Amino acid sequence: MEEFKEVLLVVNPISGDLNKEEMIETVQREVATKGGITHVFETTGKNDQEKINKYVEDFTIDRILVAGGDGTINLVAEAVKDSDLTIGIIPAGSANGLAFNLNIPRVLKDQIEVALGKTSMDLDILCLNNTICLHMSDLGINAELIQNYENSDLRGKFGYLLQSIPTLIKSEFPFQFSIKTKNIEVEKEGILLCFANAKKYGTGANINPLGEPNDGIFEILVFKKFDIIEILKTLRNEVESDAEFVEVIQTTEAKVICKKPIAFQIDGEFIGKETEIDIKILPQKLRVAVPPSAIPTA
Ligand SMILES: Nc1ncnc2c1ncn2[C@@H]1O[C@H](COP(=O)(O)OP(=O)(O)OP(=O)(O)O)[C@@H](O)[C@H]1O
Repeated sequence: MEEFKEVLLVVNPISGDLNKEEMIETVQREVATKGGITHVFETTGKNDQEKINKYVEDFTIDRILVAGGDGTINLVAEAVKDSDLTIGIIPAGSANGLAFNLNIPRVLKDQIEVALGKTSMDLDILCLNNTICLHMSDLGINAELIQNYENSDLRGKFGYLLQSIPTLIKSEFPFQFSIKTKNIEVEKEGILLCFANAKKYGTGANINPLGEPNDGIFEILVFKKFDIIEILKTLRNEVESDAEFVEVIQTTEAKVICKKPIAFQIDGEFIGKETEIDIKILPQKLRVAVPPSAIPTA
């Protein structure tokens, strides 16, 4: 492990409905054993990015650890993406999709070791209508589900499950998408249009076997039919999905136009209903500490 002078620990106090006191104390202890001090910043949900930038300006921060869900990691990524700081992830959200894709360990001590460790990966960042995305964004039925979940009182996995039935009943699928990249211009119909910088959703569904978070390209996945057998195959990680069910377009930029406004989410946060999405990739833009097992073999 490296030596550190000053570490900033960004904590989302409400994420994942978890008490974070013990985690904070453990991080402080581990950083202290490496001769460093930990500044703890608890997010408030308002102007957090400016406050994180102020810490980086005012102190000589060697590394930023993030304890929260995907939303909190995105917030920190937005704040530091133009610096050469490395981010370390302590998964503490109800959805930890990025951590899952990067093989971040499950035990806190191992997570801290990775987060303060020497191995890192320069992740691509997807930019969708100028909002950053680190792993998965989509238009359609999944974003409708997230919207219904955010409007309900019940958190956690059970909350998602409970919302799936009303979402299916109320959904206006199939949707129409017009997709334009440097090479193609196509019209598609489907239940879900996914923009993927990684392989898996936070639920574990391995929907995009081609996805590498540092290859400078992203995938557009068109899920064409609502087919329960194919969905079960995807959930069981049987990756060779039928081309009738999902179609994959690899690119570095794209524009999507929808006839009607469609629910849109980025990394698990509902953004709104959109008719136009401009997507580009910022290659290898964000340095994140990862375990060696996360580095793709060439
Ligand atoms: N102190 C706070 N009080 C209320 N909301 C906060 C606070 N700090 C951050 N937030 C909000 O938390 C959200 C990010 O949550 P994050 O994705 O990290 O965790 P999560 O547990 O996965 O969230 P969710 O339960 O919504 O899936 C952002 O919308 C942010 O504005």
